[in-house]
Amino acid sequence: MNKMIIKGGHRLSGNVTIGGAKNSTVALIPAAILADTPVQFDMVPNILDVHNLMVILESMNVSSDFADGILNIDPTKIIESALPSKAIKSLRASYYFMGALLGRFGRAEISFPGGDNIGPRPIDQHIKAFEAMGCKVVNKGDQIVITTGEKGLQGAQIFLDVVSVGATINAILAAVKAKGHTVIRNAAKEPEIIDVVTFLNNMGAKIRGAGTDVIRIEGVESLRATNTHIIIPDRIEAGTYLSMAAAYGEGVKIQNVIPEHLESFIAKLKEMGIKLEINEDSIYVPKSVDFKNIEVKTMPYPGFATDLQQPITPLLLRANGDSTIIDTIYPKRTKHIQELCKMGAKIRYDEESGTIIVSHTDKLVGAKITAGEIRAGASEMIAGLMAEGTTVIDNADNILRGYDNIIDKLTNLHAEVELVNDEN
Ligand SMILES: CC(=O)N[C@H]1[C@@H](OP(=O)(O)OP(=O)(O)OC[C@H]2O[C@@H](n3ccc(=O)[nH]c3=O)[C@H](O)[C@@H]2O)O[C@H](CO)[C@@H](O)[C@@H]1O
Ligand SMILES: C=C(OP(=O)(O)O)C(=O)O
Repeated sequence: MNKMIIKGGHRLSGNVTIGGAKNSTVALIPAAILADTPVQFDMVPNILDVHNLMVILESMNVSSDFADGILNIDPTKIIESALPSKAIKSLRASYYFMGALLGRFGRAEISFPGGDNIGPRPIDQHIKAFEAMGCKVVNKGDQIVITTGEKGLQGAQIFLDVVSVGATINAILAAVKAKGHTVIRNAAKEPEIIDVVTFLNNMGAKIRGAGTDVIRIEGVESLRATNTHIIIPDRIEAGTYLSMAAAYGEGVKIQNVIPEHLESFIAKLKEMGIKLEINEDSIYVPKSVDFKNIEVKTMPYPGFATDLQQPITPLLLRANGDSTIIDTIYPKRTKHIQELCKMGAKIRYDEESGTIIVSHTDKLVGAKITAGEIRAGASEMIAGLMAEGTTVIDNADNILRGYDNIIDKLTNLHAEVELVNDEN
């Protein structure tokens, strides 16, 4: 485990380039095992989740190499094998191996996934989709065993009871080589889903409707990669830098952004009075002062992302009055609050209404705190940059799960920040 040590008080300036989207990448890597050829991804973020997924691939005799944002995966010698549960538990998206293994072998055996501790994260909708496609799903202790009958995976009509990114992608991964026609209704519409579908369609899959709430899939026999798939920019990483730059920047340009993926977030920054310069693929955040308080409610895409409610919180501390946040996706995603309060932040959580109330805070001071999960860590990192003195964030691996080359990027923006391995 790493600690992140931040000497606060250096205002940020300069340019930062956003990496490929974590939530695309962690689905694309499992999706790669559906291919009958080697595959190549570009703009792959240098994050812990990618390294852990490569460990899982290795256990199936799938070779991979990763350097300078290019990830090569060769699934042509894949074998069925027990998957390493430590790596599986290190991230949420290991659940995509369920759909991908079903598509490849017609069966999957995998332990329950890990990922961020942000309240209950059931996978009943994933299971419901597999069952609709003719699978039998059995829990054996911590293992989930999914099998298909003699007929193999069958195309099906799937209606998701809740809008779920994971269940939508998992159903697509299973359906892409199933026999016949699958329709997923009440599907999630996140840009990362479109990215995964673009990759699959370029290999010969027949998927229509990604980005809408009805996705139709005609199963195909084989998938073959003929080009490099370039991963879309990470809108959550971009939102984190936007918040950081508005809260404590003196002019920061955020490059490799698709502004349309951040519309709900940008709307809130504008409501606060921040004058953004939005270009085709970059956003400039000028030094900003005098912020209006706002109300935030997280929603499925294109609503305000739950993954950005914590990163926007340090910025809300600078607003002139009380701001409120209601996270309708993960109401218990509140691990950052007590840590930020240790730094002097005025934030409270009203259990009854599920509302986080963020009040104006004149000054933050460095403290020893812990990153309970990735976005809690991101908000604490921003607060550390704004604070007087030194902040030490324990469990910084949670930040490294999803923030590409974070130390280099912050240092480039003139922050004073380092990682120290706990064992040293
Ligand atoms: C790897 C990845 O892409 N992670 C993202 C993905 O997580 P993940 O795919 O796990 O999140 P979902 O979209 O599935 O969850 C949305 C909501 O549906 C509920 N639900 C989900 C599945 C299910 O079977 N049953 C059920 O009740 C969840 O508890 C949650 O309240 O979307 C979340 C919501 O945008 C983001 O915070 C995560 O960053
Ligand atoms: C919740 C998140 O990640 P995961 O689903 O991978 O745990 C996140 O990226 O904010």
